[in-house]
Amino acid sequence: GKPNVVILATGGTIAGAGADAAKSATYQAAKVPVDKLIAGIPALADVAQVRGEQVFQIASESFTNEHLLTLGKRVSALVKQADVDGIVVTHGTDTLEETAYFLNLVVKSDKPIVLVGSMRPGTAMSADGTLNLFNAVNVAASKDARGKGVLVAMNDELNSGRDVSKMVNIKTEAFKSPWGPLGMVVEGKNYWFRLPAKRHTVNSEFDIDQIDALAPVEIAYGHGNVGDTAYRAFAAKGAKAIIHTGTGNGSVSNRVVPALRELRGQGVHIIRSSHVNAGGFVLRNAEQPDDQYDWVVAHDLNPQKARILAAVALTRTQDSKELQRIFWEY
Ligand SMILES: NC(=O)CC[C@H](N)C(=O)O
Repeated sequence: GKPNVVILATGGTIAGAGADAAKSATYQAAKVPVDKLIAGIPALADVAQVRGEQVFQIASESFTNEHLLTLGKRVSALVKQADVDGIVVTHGTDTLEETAYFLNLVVKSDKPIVLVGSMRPGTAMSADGTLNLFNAVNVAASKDARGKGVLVAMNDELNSGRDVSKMVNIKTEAFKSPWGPLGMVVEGKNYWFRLPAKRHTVNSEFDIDQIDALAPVEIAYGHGNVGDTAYRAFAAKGAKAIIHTGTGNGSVSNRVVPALRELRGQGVHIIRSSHVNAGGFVLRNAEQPDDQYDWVVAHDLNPQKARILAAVALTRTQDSKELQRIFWEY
C-alpha cells in the first residue's frame, strides 16, 4: 500500500477564506476544516493514504506554549505508531518557524515531519496552499526525507525547520533560510542539496514526552534611545530568560547594560540575539564581555527561535555554561 500520512491542521491562511477571488491578502485565517482541505486535492490519494486531524483552528500569531506542547505531544504519539509514515502540520505562516524549530528540538523520530502554510487563502486567484500542501504530503510520504529534521515545504523549497524564517510578507516567496534551503520538491519528487549541521530530533537531548511546561522567556528589542523598562518588567513578571534583540552583533546600549547585569545577578539569563539575522551570527565576547557578565549568545538564532530554544533548554538546566553549550549545538 501507499505510505500513511497524517495531516495535523492548526489553522492559518492555508485554511483561510476571503470574500472574493481578488482578495489575496485581505481575508480571514483559520476557517476551512482539514477534511475540506484534503477533499480539495484529489491527487493526494495517488501519493499517500492521507487522513486529517483538526488540532486547532487558529491564526498562528495566537500560538502559546500550551499550543506547542499539545501539538508536540500529538506528533510524538503519532510517529510512534507503526501505521504512520510521516506527518504534515498545516500552520499559519507568522509563527510557523517557531513551531518547526520546537518540533525539531523535541520530537524523537526520524520519520518526516513537514510544516506547511500558504500566503494566499484558497479562495484567492493563484492560491499557493494547494501545491504547498500537495508538496508537503509528498515529502512526508518519502523515505529520503527521513532523518533530516523537521522540514518546511513552501514555494517548492524544502527548508530546515531550524533555519527557516518568514522574511517577507504578502509575497508567496516568504520563507528563507539564512544558510539556504536543503532542497526542492518538484512534481512530487525531492531534490536534496545539503543537510542540517545542528542536533535535532533523534539526536536531541530534549524529549516532548518528558516536558509538561516550557520556561517563561521574553524578548526585548534594541534600538537607538532604548531604555531598560521592558527588561525590568519582564523580570518582575517572572521571566527566567530575556532574549535581547540587539542591534548589529547583538550589541547592548550603555543605558541597558546595568539593568542586564543586575538581572543576571538575580538569576535571569540574558541571551544576546540580533535583529540582523540574514546570515551572520552573534559572536561571543565581541561587543560585550559575555564571560565576565555571565551572559549567553544566541549564535545564529533569531530572537523568536532563541526564545524557543531557551524555553526548552531551561526545562533541563539553569546553568549558563550549559545553556551556552546548547545554543552552540542546536
Ligand atoms: N499567511 C498566513 O498564514 C498568515 C495568517 C495568520 N497571521 C497566521 O499566521 O496564521
